[in-house]
Amino acid sequence: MTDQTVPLFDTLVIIGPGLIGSSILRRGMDDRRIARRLVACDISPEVRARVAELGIADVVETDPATAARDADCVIICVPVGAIAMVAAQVMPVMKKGAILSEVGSVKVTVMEAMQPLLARYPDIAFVPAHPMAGTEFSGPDAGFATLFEDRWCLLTPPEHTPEPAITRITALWKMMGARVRCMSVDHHDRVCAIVSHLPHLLAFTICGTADDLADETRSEVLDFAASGFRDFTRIAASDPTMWRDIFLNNREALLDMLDRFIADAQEMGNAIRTGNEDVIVSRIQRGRAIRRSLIENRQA
Ligand SMILES: NC(=O)c1ccc[n+]([C@@H]2O[C@H](COP(=O)([O-])OP(=O)(O)OC[C@H]3O[C@@H](n4cnc5c(N)ncnc54)[C@H](O)[C@@H]3O)[C@@H](O)[C@H]2O)c1
Ligand SMILES: O=C(O)C(=O)C[C@]1(C(=O)O)C=C[C@@H](O)C=C1
Repeated sequence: MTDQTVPLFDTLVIIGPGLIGSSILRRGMDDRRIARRLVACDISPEVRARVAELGIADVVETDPATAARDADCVIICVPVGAIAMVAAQVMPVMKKGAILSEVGSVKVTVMEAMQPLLARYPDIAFVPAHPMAGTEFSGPDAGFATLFEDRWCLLTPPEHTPEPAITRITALWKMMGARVRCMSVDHHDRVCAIVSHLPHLLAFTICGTADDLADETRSEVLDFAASGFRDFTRIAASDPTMWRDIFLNNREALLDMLDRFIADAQEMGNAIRTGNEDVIVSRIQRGRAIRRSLIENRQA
């Protein structure tokens, strides 16, 4: 997309304008080269009212089918477990040649649930995307226009998706400041299991473990928590519905990473027990090196 006298999309519809959806809308409002008309639709009346109040969409709709009818692109931004259900509401009314996308954190099960719909509506191009950006906050107030700046957005289009649709979704994410990479759904889910889903599992667990300790210790945890524990509590504050859906939908890859982690943690435990300084120091050095490379890649 180089002709920027014409917006990338005429009508772009966001279903589920929470953290991610409202960030897309805000960016679209700031940069009208993205879409001439921005439409928001949400199942929650409170969210719809708030989106209208914030003025981050040109139109707010209650019914997904009404919202999607004139769309050139619909992006589903709801929890993973509801994505295919929303797709089933919008696909029957979408225009021939329109693009359907979603931003779910898990791809294999979503693609499986989408198969019957993709077979029934072959004229709609499906381009799943996953912005590797977020915060622990949810809802339309949590979004911001620069959320995707310098972050990766992973695309997992099915094999027969028309190339121009992939090019347009790539252009969309680039206009929102992201870097884009295409990969298979299986690879996506394994990568996200280690870089995102396991860290959240550990964060929820360590907070629970601390909370299970005696009352006195627990209050000390809260009173004296230095940044180590505090950093875990930030991601442990994330939305329960979103993370329940992620864990249950990426079950296999996540459990595999958890097994590896447990084995590695046990090795570290053994090194501490036996005073094996080399193992301890080399683990710490690897951690430091990974942090350095994240900083160099502007991802930290
Ligand atoms: N939060 C993150 O850090 C992050 C990052 C990347 C991707 N994601 C993925 O993006 C999606 C949205 O996450 P979020 O953090 O923006 O969530 P959110 O809770 O902030 O927003 C989700 C919105 O979807 C609405 N919704 C739920 N079910 C619906 C339905 N059936 N029809 C219409 N609207 C419905 C909710 O009312 C809410 O407004 C999830 O699939 C999540 O896995 C999240
Ligand atoms: O930064 C955070 O708080 C996030 O949890 C964002 C985060 C992540 O784990 O990196 C969470 C889930 C997404 O699918 C992508 C990004």
